[in-house]
Formats: sequence, structure tokens, C-alpha cells
Amino acid sequence: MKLEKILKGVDIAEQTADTGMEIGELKYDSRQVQNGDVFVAITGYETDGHKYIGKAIELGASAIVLEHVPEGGISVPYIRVDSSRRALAQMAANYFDHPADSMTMVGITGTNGKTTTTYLLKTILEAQGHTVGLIGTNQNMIGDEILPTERTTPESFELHKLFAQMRDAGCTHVIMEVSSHSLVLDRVYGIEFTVGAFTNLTQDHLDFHKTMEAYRDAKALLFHQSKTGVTNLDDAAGKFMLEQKACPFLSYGEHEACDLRAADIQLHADSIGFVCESAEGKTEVKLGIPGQFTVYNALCALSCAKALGVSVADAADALHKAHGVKGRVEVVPTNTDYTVLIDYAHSPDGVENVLEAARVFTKGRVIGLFGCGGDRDRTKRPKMGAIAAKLSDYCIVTSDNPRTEKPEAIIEDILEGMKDTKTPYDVIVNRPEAIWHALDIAQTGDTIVLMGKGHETYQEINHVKHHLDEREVVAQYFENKNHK
Ligand SMILES: CC(=O)N[C@H]1[C@@H](OP(=O)(O)OP(=O)(O)OC[C@H]2O[C@@H](n3ccc(=O)[nH]c3=O)[C@H](O)[C@@H]2O)O[C@H](CO)[C@@H](O)[C@@H]1O[C@H](C)C(=O)N[C@@H](C)C(=O)N[C@H](CCC(=O)O)C(=O)O
Ligand SMILES: Nc1ncnc2c1ncn2[C@@H]1O[C@H](COP(=O)(O)OP(=O)(O)OP(=O)(O)O)[C@@H](O)[C@H]1O
Ligand SMILES: N[C@H](CCC[C@H](N)C(=O)O)C(=O)O
Ligand SMILES: [Mg+2]
Repeated sequence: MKLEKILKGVDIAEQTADTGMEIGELKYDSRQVQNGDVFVAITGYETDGHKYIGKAIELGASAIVLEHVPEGGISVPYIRVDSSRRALAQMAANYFDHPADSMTMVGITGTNGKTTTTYLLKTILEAQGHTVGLIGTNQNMIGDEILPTERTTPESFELHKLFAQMRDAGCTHVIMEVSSHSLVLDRVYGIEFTVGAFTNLTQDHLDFHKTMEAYRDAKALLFHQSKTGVTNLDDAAGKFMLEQKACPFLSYGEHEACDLRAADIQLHADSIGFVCESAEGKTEVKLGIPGQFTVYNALCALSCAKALGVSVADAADALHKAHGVKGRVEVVPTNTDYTVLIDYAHSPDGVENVLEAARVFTKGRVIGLFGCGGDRDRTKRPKMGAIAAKLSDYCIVTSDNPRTEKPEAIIEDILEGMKDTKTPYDVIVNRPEAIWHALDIAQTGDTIVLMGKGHETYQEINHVKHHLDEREVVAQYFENKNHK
């Protein structure tokens, strides 16, 4: 590929490269560079890509995209830009021939509910006969094919590469989770979303965004690159999105004059039901995932579908057949007279919602088991502790991806929020042992809610992911018990 093709549309401040030159691939990590590649130096949070320009040249980089020229200059041509992240996103789109432009793009943002909503919408669009690509926390998908992922929203280069795979596989639609990190870090820069949707805003990721306002503003960026917005009017930040008037909106909720409104809500042990009132009239909606929040995820998916031209009736019909999502209020088979749930609640709001959902159908005690992630927002820890203690009858505090922090120190932060609780609790640092303890104490009618890991099948400690699948931990408990 010629350099000029890959640089099309990039905002260039200065360049010394001959744009007619042939280049290899596009790389933003010096360790991946091969002969002839263009290396994009990114100023990061952990380190600075500009420090590795020499290394990239040693490995054969033929041109460098950079924000500032290192002292002493460099021995290969360079292209200086104001923002390397934006340049990378534009160049990635060029490199893969703008795959996003030939598909209908849907982006979903918000603190909770993104993953669940993307799956619901995928089900709806597939029922319309579309081939759908999905990008998100659990996995990426092309139709039924599963592609593993490391991130909720990948880096721009990987994103456009995925879009190209999806386009080549005949996808007509892409539904993706758009994390606040990805909006701030320009991973989705330049993508035009046919529909951008907002679920809700509650505390998370303050290690990165610092304030709730900055976090909200990051989410709001999505609507500056969306043709139509979908927003939750029962959420204060959802109203804020609408008020910014960055694009026309379709609204959903329970209490306000929303375009799609849920009435007559029914919460069951394994499902929800409601009547969706819209310009189309009243439509019965039933979905086999429990929890009040499922009503919102269903409304969000129905609204996105509506914005894409699918009638509420057709969309609701498809939702009747929708499956649950791995690790989201997932029931673990145990063959006992108590219930074990695996859920991805990892914020104060998520914990509150899933414990309230469990309360609705639990006849005995709600036993809440959780930890908090290391190297993530520390201020959410005591809040998660307080809310878990308030809404559980028994708590087990354990570990959840300590990463580079000491698990005991994370637990100390959680316990700060549980100082005054009367709810009995145990601290068991080792998560499998904690789960076995929960199973040991469970009685008839209880519900054990395993929070935070969801679909994850690992425990990340000091950059190493150790295998840990909660489904297997539960199964092993019963195998052991039967052999005793
Ligand atoms: C805060 C954050 O999101 N950071 C991301 C960001 O890192 P960064 O800009 O700080 O990069 P850095 O490590 O300082 O390195 C700077 C540059 O030097 C390069 N480098 C580095 C070393 C070297 O030897 N050579 C070299 O060229 C790096 O490739 C990079 O381009 O860009 C990197 C490259 O894409 C990402 O790997 C990294 O994600 C980190 C690992 C991360 O954990 N991100 C999480 C928090 C995240 O993004 N989460 C969201 C939401 C989660 C959810 O709620 O679902 C997500 O979308 O997944
Ligand atoms: N609409 C919602 N409102 C509040 N809580 C929700 C909602 N939907 C799901 N939850 C709770 O939040 C957890 C995470 O849900 P989900 O994975 O769908 O969200 P997400 O936005 O994709 O999260 P992440 O930011 O980690 O990707 C669920 O396991 C559940 O406990
Ligand atoms: N994807 C989110 C949630 C992870 C949930 C929990 N398992 C944790 O590690 O905190 C994150 O990386 O912050
Ligand atoms: Mg997600």
C-alpha cells in the first residue's frame, strides 16, 4: 500500500516522508514492528510510544507517525500529527478500506447493560434475516462464529480489522459496546454510527475519568458521531444526553413521556414482562432474563431496533425467543433446593440491581459473594461493600482480579463500607474456597449470588491470568461431595 493512501484524511502538521513510498503494515506497538511497517508513536498512560521509535526503526519501520520529533531527530521519514490516536484510527480505516462504511453501525454506551443489550439487539436483527457482527466484553461474533477478545472496545486498528472481517463475511450490521475509555482514547474516532444508544450512568472507572461529570461527558461523545441517538430518560445522565442535542433522539423509560415506555411491569424468578407503549400502540414484551434492569435493557434494544426501522411488534416477537447472556444473571445447575447465580455486577449499581433481582424470587436468604478488581476505581470498593451488606442476608468477601494489588488491601477497602453492618459476613481471600464456603452454608430456598466475574474464566494476578471458571468451581464442589 502507498503511504499516501494510508494517510488520506489524516490531519498532518508536518511531514518528511515521500507519500509515494510503499509501506508494509500499520503498528502502534514497537514490539510488533516488521520490515517496511509504519509505526505510530502514542503518548500513553503507562509509557510513551515515542520512547520506542528507535526500537521500531531497528526492527525495520520505514516511516513514523509521531506527535513530536525526539531530540536529535530520527533516521527515517516521519509524519507529525497533533493526535497519534486519531491518526491511527483514520489510518486503520484507510488500511482496511473503510469497512464500517458499508455496514449499519450501532454503538451502545453506558455503565451497565451494554453487553446484555447488544445480544438482545443481535437476536432482533437476526430474526429480520440480517447477518450481524457483535463486538463487546464477552467475545466478538460474526453471526454464530465466536472470536475471542481482551477488551470491551478494542484499539482502533483491531476494530477496523474486525470490521473488515465482518464485511467480508457478509455482515450487514455491527452492534458494538462503546466503552467510555474507547471514546476518550479515540478508539472509535471517525466511525459514524447509524444508532448510538445510552443505557445508564452510575459510578465506575473513576480511576480513569476522575469525576462523574468527566465520565458522563465521555459517554456523551458517542452522540456527536451518531445519526440517531437512543437514550434512557429515567436516568439523569440519559436526559443530559438528550439535552446536548448532538443528534435526534428516541427515548425510553418507565416514568416519563418516552417514545417507548414500559407499563404493567411483571418481575418473575426467571423472566420479566411488560407492555411497551409507543406510537405503534401497546405491545406485550416477555423476556427470559430476570431483574428490573432487564426491562431497561429490553427497552433499549427495542428502541435501537425501532430506530433501525424494525417495528416494536417484530422486535418484541424476537425477544420472546432470546437467550440469556453468559455470566449475566446466569443460573448454575446444581440439582439442589437452593439457587446459584453467576453475575457480572462489578459496580455499586450493578451489585444493588442484581441483589434486588435475587430478592424478588428468593424465599430463604440472599448470600452475596464478591470482591473488587485491583488497579481499578478504589472509591467504588466501600460502596460495593455497603450495598452488598445492606441487600444480602449473608456476605462473603473475596478476590476479583487483584491484578498488581494485594488482595488483602482491596478487601480492607471493601470492609470500610461494611463497618457498621449487622449482616454476618466472612472474608475468604481465595475465591474458589469462598465459593465452596457459600455452598457449604447454603440452605433450602437460599440464593447464592456470585458477583463480578460473569463470563470471565480467570483470576488475574500480577499480569498472569490463572484459570478460574466459577461454573467449574461449583461443579467440582458437588463432585467432591458425592465422592465423600
Ligand atoms: C487506560 C487504557 O485504556 N489504556 C489503554 C491504552 O494504554 P496507554 O495509552 O496507556 O498505553 P501505554 O501502555 O502507556 O503505551 C503507550 C504506547 O506505547 C506502546 N509501546 C509500549 C511498550 C513498548 O515496548 N513499545 C511500544 O510501542 C504501546 O503499544 C502504546 O501504543 O492503550 C493501550 C493500547 O491500545 C491499551 O492496551 C490500554 O488498555 C489497558 C491495558 C486497559 O486495561 N484498559 C481498560 C481499562 C479498558 O480499556 N477498559 C475498557 C472498559 C471496560 C469495561 O467496563 O467493560 C474497555 O474498552 O475494555
Ligand atoms: N440496565 C442495567 N442497569 C443496571 N444494572 C444492570 C443493567 N443491565 C445489567 N446490569 C447489571 O450489570 C452487570 C453488567 O451487565 P452488562 O455486562 O450487560 O453491562 P456492561 O455495560 O456491558 O458492563 P461492562 O462495562 O463491564 O462491559 C450485570 O451482570 C447486572 O448485574
Ligand atoms: N471490564 C471491567 C469489569 C471487570 C469486572 C471485574 N471482574 C474486575 O476485574 O474488576 C473492567 O475491566 O473494569
Ligand atoms: Mg460489557
